[in-house]
Amino acid sequence: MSKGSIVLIACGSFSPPTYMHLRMFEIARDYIHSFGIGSVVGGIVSPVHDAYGKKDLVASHHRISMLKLALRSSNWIKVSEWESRQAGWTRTRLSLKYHQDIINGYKSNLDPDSAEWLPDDVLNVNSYDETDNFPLMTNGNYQERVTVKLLCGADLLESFATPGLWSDEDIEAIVGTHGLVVVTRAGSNPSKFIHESDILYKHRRNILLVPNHVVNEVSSTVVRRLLRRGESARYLTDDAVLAYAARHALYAAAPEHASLRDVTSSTARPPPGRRAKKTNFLISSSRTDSVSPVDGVKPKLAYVDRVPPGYVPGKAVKIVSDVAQHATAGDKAVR
Ligand SMILES: Nc1ncnc2c1ncn2[C@@H]1O[C@H](COP(=O)(O)OP(=O)(O)OP(=O)(O)O)[C@@H](O)[C@H]1O
Ligand SMILES: NC(=O)c1ccc[n+]([C@@H]2O[C@H](COP(=O)(O)O)[C@@H](O)[C@H]2O)c1
Repeated sequence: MSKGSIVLIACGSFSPPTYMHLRMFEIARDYIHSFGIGSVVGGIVSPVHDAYGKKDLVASHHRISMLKLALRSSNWIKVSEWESRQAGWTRTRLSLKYHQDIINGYKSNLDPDSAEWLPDDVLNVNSYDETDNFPLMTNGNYQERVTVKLLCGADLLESFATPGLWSDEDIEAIVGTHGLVVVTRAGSNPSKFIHESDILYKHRRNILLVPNHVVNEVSSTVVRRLLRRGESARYLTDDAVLAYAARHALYAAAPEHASLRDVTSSTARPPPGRRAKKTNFLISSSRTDSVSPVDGVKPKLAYVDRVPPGYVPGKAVKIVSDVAQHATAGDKAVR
């Protein structure tokens, strides 16, 4: 893994954010520093666009609000709304490149909100005197280029082998140009996975496997399931996130007929002969441009906003508002 200044970026759904999403950053930064691998100057969480269309993906303005609440006490991890503000879904490679180019000053600032996600060290650079030996900038030019690395769990790494999800060129650019920082997750074997993939093996020096010694298997799925059942999800994520989700009825009351389907689809495994071929990636990059790779799911056009009067927990209700209404009704109050 190349040394130097690093910004860690986590791309994902965060529907809702959990403590483990935040822990990933702390674990990775400590590991990088303790092994002298580089200097982590900032962390960015980049929630995916609504058009990604993943199941239970609530509207991005809600996910962003929850992330900001969860990160309100962090002085180095920030939320980037850039992906969510694009016209459609953005490939991860392009998101990494965009953030890296802005940080390094290679791109004029096209994102009016970049001040919200730029690491403080980069934002405050002008207030530093050169005699402070600030590592990033001299006479308006960065001395040392910042590399934006993709921070993820092992399951995201393994999704590289899912047919149709990632293009070879994108994997090559993400791993070769940026680099991966993978926090290991129970049940995964990232070293074996890297060994079995020619592309990943070629760039293995740019993939950092970070052991997580305090295993925490919390996931957004688990939090959603508990909330849907009206059970407590406390201490799996921030209280303020749970209060926000409750206030907006984000994950409550799925239609009853959906529960069995959820269980069967989450436990179903393809028969042994039909497993994804792991060494043979995928598709031409043009097929993934702005079109969500999530299987057969159309972008959501409706959002569940609020429960109607007379709502009975556990009963399916039709509570949707249209997209146009959402565009103007951003939830500023909690930001
Ligand atoms: N318990 C965990 N350990 C390590 N990495 C995790 C964990 N939970 C989430 N991640 C990582 O966080 C990133 C964001 O993932 P995502 O938003 O899909 O979270 P998730 O909790 O896995 O969501 P879902 O349950 O909805 O699939 C991914 O890189 C994922 O691998
Ligand atoms: N080809 C690609 O760039 C590609 C494919 C699939 C998922 N992704 C990203 O990976 C993340 C996955 O998030 P989930 O684990 O919540 O599905 C999202 O940020 C998504 O945009 C990128």
